[in-house]
Amino acid sequence: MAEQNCTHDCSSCGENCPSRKQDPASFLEKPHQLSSIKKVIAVASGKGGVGKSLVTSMLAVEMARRGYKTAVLDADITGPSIPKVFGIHQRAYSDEIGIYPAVSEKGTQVISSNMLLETEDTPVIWRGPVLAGVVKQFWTDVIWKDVDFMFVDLPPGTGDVPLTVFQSIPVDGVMVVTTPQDLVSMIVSKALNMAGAMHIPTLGLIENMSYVECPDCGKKIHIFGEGRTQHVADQFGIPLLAQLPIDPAVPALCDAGRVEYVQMPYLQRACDVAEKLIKEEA
Ligand SMILES: Nc1ncnc2c1ncn2[C@@H]1O[C@H](COP(=O)(O)OP(=O)(O)OP(=O)(O)O)[C@@H](O)[C@H]1O
Repeated sequence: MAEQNCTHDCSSCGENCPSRKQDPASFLEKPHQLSSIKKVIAVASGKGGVGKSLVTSMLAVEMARRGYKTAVLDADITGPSIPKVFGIHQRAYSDEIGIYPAVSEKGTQVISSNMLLETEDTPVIWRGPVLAGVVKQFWTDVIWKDVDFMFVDLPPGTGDVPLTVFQSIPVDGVMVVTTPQDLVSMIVSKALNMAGAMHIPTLGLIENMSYVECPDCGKKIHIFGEGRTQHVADQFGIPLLAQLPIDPAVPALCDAGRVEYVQMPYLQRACDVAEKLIKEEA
């Protein structure tokens, strides 16, 4: 937003401009003293099943392909899917110094509630404050080694856990995943309000399951309609960073724990935006 148009109401704006106000009563927690994390990007959605975990994982994968050291903090405590798609099945290791994340085949560091449980299919039946406490510990007690980009997979909606993440972790920006059939306007407005209330910029929208591509002629078929997410992005003044097709190869590779072999060139603009956060600082 141009400075002359600034309303000074950060809760309704996604810009990370110099006049964005800092909260004096910060609840930010310090990471483990042996951790080094340069940038944190949270990935949010309005409801489950829209592909938020896939997008979170793929952002880490793509940034790793660009040569960055990446990490995923799986804050979706009751529906953790990150370790599985990265082919991680071992439990987290800890000692008197801290908790150690698992490292994927290609080097992404991962922590998830699944890695704390007896078995992968043990359900998490913890109440809100416990869930929030676990997420905080993933930040304070885990030793994250030389991370350039940490991506946080938030649970859907605006409950205890996303709030805890935004309050206690210094999130540099939020990306919101939607699908064309979502109530995009309402979801985006809620996400913007929540992030804005915490003075965290919304970096943009990612529309998943936008279309299918005909394998014979390459024509894009917009099964759920077209143009709504772009319209909402324009309305809120935030960029539409990507439109991802429905790709049958994706669930097959994810189920086999091989998300690092998924090809998703459509995420390049989202990665550019993430990369800019580091470059701006250099
Ligand atoms: N673009 C896509 N093409 C094909 N399959 C997809 C695509 N995006 C996601 N999926 C599949 O849809 C399912 C749900 O995706 P995912 O777990 O990422 O959603 P989510 O929003 O994180 O859900 P939840 O909030 O319940 O964890 C997965 O099986 C995933 O592999």
